[in-house]
Amino acid sequence: MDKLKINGGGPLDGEITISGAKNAALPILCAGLLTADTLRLTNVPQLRDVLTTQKLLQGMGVRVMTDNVHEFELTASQITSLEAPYELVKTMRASILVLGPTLARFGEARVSLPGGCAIGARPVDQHIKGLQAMGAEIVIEHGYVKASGKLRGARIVTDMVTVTGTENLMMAAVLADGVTTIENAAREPEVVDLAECLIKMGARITGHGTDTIVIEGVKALHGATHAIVPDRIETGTFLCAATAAQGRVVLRNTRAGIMEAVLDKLREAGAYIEAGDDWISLDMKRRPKAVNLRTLPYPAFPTDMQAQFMTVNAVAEGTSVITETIFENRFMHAPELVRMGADIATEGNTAVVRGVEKLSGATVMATDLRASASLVIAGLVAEGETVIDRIYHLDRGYEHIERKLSGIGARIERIS
Ligand SMILES: CC(=O)N[C@H]1[C@@H](OP(=O)(O)OP(=O)(O)OC[C@H]2O[C@@H](n3ccc(=O)[nH]c3=O)[C@H](O)[C@@H]2O)O[C@H](CO)[C@@H](O)[C@@H]1O
Ligand SMILES: C=C(OP(=O)(O)O)C(=O)O
Repeated sequence: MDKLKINGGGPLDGEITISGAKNAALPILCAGLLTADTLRLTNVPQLRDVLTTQKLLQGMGVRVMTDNVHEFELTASQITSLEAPYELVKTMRASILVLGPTLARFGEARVSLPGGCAIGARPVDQHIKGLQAMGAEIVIEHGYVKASGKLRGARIVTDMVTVTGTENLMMAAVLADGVTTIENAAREPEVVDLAECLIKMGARITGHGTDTIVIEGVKALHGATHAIVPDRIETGTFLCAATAAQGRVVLRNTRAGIMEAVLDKLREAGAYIEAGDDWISLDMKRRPKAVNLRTLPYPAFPTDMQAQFMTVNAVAEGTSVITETIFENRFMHAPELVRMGADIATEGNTAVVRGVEKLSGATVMATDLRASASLVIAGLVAEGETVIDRIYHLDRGYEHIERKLSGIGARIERIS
């Protein structure tokens, strides 16, 4: 099993090109199921989750062409299976995203229930409730959601803001008979990117980016070409690395306008940030100042940046309070950071982080995707050697992280 070995304490300075967003690429690849024509995607990140989605779609009969690793052509003209099997869903929860489009186009779908994961229980009851409101018959049997029926437009109010829930229901609604309104919809940039791709495919959608999305069903969608939006979480992760390490970084192919809450917190920590249309630069000349934060749905501070910011706070001047309101078990990185010398006390959904002057390298274990990223940042600033085990989590969501970080001076390598 691969591990990452990091020799910390060195300076970080240089440029990194940001990849397309995992959380936009996964639903948009699934949108390929909505048409028999070819959907051409560019800026697709090279990630394990993208590979899993490719396998999932190919298992259903979708033809997937990838001449260039970042460009995909999907053609769902000869579907052979309407099922997402447990073996794939258990490695990637986002597999649930085939439910809405498959049901909408073929009137039937059978998708394994994802179950819980390291960060929380993560039920999909809102996806199911919304599809039922649109007239789907849903049976849960043998660990699978079996859905059938011709969908019709409905008014759906979700109990909480759910990103993949909104995406699944939006993809179901584009081919439903009549108008669907999703209220309390997620406003995340990845939901907007999916809506923009669907519109290029002929869907009639308005209100994406607000909490009320209105979808007027059409008879069929057609092919289109779409570039995946840049990954704001990958961007934020490298910005946190440069902040914690008191370094400098210029990030290319990214977008500052979709991550204001994170940029504000970095400025509050003392970073000097500039941005243009497709780049962000960060210069950190001092030890970071501790900043309080609370995770909430977009446009507030994202849960997917909480772990990385905990590492910044761990080496900051002062004490901070971090409150996680989205997932009930998303502090698994805290005890690993403590093993590296951090002073963090957690109780329920709150972590109190007392900044220390130095972390020290250690062997630590990655428990989930962003926890792994927080340990990488800790390894970069720690004295001595850090070895991070179980980095398959990292490969789900970061494209060649060790190469990108080496490019700005980090002493980091993948070892077996
Ligand atoms: C592939 C993808 O895009 N993943 C992102 C997506 O996950 P995902 O879409 O799974 O997360 P949700 O937005 O659905 O979850 C938000 C909260 O709602 C709860 N919930 C959700 C659906 C439901 O039917 N019932 C229910 O109770 C969840 O357990 C969680 O507590 O949004 C999360 C929140 O921004 C991010 O951390 C993930 O990176
Ligand atoms: C929680 C995350 O992803 P997923 O929903 O794919 O588990 C994440 O990207 O941080």
